[in-house]
Amino acid sequence: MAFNVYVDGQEGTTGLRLLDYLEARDDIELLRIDSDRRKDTAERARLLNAADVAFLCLPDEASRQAVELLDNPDTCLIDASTAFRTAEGWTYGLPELVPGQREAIRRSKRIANPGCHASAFILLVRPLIEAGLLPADYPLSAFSLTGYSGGGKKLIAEYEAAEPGRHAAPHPYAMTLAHKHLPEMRLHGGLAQAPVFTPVVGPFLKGLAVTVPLHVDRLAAGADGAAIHDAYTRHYAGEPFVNVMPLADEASLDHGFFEVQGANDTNRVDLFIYGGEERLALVARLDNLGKGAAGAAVQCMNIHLGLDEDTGLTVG
Ligand SMILES: NC(=O)C1=CN([C@@H]2O[C@H](COP(=O)(O)OP(=O)(O)OC[C@H]3O[C@@H](n4cnc5c(N)ncnc54)[C@H](OP(=O)(O)O)[C@@H]3O)[C@@H](O)[C@H]2O)C=CC1
Ligand SMILES: CC(=O)N[C@@H](CCC(=O)OP(=O)(O)O)C(=O)O
Repeated sequence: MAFNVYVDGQEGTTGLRLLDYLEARDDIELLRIDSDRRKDTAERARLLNAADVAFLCLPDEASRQAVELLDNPDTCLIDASTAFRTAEGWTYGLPELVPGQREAIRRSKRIANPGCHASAFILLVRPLIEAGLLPADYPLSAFSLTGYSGGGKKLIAEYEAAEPGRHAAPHPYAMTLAHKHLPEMRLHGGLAQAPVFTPVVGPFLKGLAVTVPLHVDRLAAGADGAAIHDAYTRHYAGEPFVNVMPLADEASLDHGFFEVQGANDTNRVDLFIYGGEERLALVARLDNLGKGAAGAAVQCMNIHLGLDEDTGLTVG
């Protein structure tokens, strides 16, 4: 029997990528809303309540509204927005977070998908906290280089309609240092305080890499690149979508350059450790629309429904 699946926000950037993943499957019955009724509250309510799994690929306010429209206790919501990522009663949709998270996703009817920058950051940091290599009060910073599809339809339209040269150079943004992913980075990263986080959007559609710089002499005693590599290898053993690259892997660089688009069109996250005895740079690379959004949502759906985790996803 096929599962009924509805995508609220099916014409947005994340919604369209989700449909790419779902359309090819025969274990899914897609419930589609007519395009001209996609903001019709009654029609959305009907479809939300008819679904076994409903994805919310909406702005925060519309996600909150969707939750209010639901009264079928059997419908599982998987929300892509920022609205519920640190909320009581919601399960963070990052199966690789800690042992037990996958089981929590399987049992939950309210799954909050991580933000794209936050996924990469947390996958770098949390295993080090768990392993006792990184003190929870380490004053972390992080920067991210991301494609412009991270800003949804509006930013894509802005980039694609811009005069030549207008967006040729990357733009640092969120310069108030209050990016909306900070609460989930702190909470699910296991940190005492949020990092100083500076994202940069570049002139390419998709692909993201978060870099976390570390001073080795400020880590826990005995912690270094090799110990961090070891902790990642153990933490992510058996994970289908997390790829721990060799320590200080020069082969990952092309003429010395890091390729931020290297995980595009996959649900993969690649983890790198660069540097040496004194300084390290931890880097996580993913497709902001793959593991950073729609891919992660499909992975959570598969776990929740008890299906093979990689069903309908490209493993790179
Ligand atoms: N893009 C990314 O890389 C990521 C995005 N996210 C999050 O996912 C969510 C969706 O983002 P994204 O796909 O980029 O955004 P888009 O702006 O591309 O798409 C949002 C969609 O929601 C629709 N919509 C807006 N209000 C309503 C409403 N009241 N009822 C029904 N539909 C509505 C829009 O309609 P219309 O077509 O009329 O504009 C649009 O199709 C956001 O919360 C975002 O923060 C999370 C991780 C990564
Ligand atoms: C380029 C750009 O604007 N990117 C978005 C990230 C989008 C994302 O991860 O998702 P959520 O919006 O769901 O948190 C930003 O930094 O706000």
